[in-house]
Amino acid sequence: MDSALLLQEAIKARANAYTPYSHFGVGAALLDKNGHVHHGCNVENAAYGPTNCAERTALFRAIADGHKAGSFKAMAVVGNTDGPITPCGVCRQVLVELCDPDMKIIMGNMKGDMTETTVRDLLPGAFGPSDLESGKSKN
Ligand SMILES: O=c1ccn([C@H]2C[C@H](O)[C@@H](CO)O2)c(=O)[nH]1
Ligand SMILES: [Zn+2]
Repeated sequence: MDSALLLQEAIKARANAYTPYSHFGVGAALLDKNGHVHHGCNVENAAYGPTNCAERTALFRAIADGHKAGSFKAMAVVGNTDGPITPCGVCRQVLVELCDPDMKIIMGNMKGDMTETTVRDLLPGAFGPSDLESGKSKN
């Protein structure tokens, strides 16, 4: 599936965004190794903090459905931004945890702008699962 098509899936996912506070809907589409797409949208909360971004919704949904960390092929994200949307810091950390560093991230907006990066480039120098493993042996 090409990037433009996955971005179209993210636009479909955005239609379900629950955003009574920000009114800023975001959609994500996560491509798995079998070519299936997992949709995510942001889900807000009156207490604000529990809000879940579109990216994490898609990832957690796929993991909960039995798909394995590191097995995903690409994620597209879309919001109604001036330029392509960019994932927040919390989502970047979760992407590092659950996705291959080389996994493609496609970012777009509702005007048709689109750009691509990788999980590695979204969070250079990230603290990840391997850091925790190496720390165990030192205590
Ligand atoms: O990449 C992003 C950026 C923001 N949001 C959500 C969080 C919140 O619901 C709203 C405003 O920040 O947009 C996402 O889902 N993904
Ligand atoms: Zn986020």
